[in-house]
Amino acid sequence: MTKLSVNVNKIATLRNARGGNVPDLLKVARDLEDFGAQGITIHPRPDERHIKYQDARDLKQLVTTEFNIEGNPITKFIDLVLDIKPEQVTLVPDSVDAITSNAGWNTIKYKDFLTDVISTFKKAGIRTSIFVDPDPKMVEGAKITGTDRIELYTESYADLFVKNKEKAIEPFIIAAKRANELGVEINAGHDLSLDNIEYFAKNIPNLKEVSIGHALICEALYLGLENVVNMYLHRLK
Ligand SMILES: CC(=O)[C@@H](O)[C@H](O)COP(=O)(O)O
Ligand SMILES: NCC(=O)COP(=O)(O)O
Repeated sequence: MTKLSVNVNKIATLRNARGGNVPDLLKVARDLEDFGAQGITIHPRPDERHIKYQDARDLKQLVTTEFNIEGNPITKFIDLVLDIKPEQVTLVPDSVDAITSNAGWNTIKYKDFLTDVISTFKKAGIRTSIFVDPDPKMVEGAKITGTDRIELYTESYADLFVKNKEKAIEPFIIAAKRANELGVEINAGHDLSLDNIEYFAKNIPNLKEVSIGHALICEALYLGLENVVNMYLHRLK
């Protein structure tokens, strides 16, 4: 069965908009686990625009499922992850000014760097994953670094799914097949949603985990709106 790890970046975005503690990120994470989430993912960015480094430390104290920290392994990030020791770290090559993650690693070009970072995390007992585009060459490059897993970057799948789901999944099936042959475990994430997740999970053999944030939080907001509007109306009677 594929595990669902909920990315709570958007909860932190909402909280930071007012500078207080609403919504309470820690309570949300705890509740998500109670509701059945099998993991909590965060992606602290260097500018701490949503998840703060302190959030990562606080979450470590309360997450009882799998804690997954994603990010670009700059020194500050490596130190944070080694200090916290989550169950999993996912390396993402995001630039400081990117709105969101927008590319997988070139695992061939950055082979030496990735091998070094992966080995540091593995020595600390942390499972590793490398964010990659659905390209068998990048999967092969990831294998050479010694990583336990890859995370397939699914934005292209989500984009094309609405027009042609068979074509959208094709490169992911090929990349997943190569990963399975090489014994590299598979995670996936980015822009997965209630609309596209079932088809993806059905077609990718041995998909270990998906991390979902943006769509899941938007869907939760929308599915809750009718209920909450009616609760207000009731109090205003
Ligand atoms: C690695 C990845 O795919 C991302 O989706 C990411 O974790 C989301 O980051 P933002 O919430 O900053 O867009
Ligand atoms: N690793 C992907 C992730 O954590 C969430 O991505 P998104 O659902 O916010 O696009």
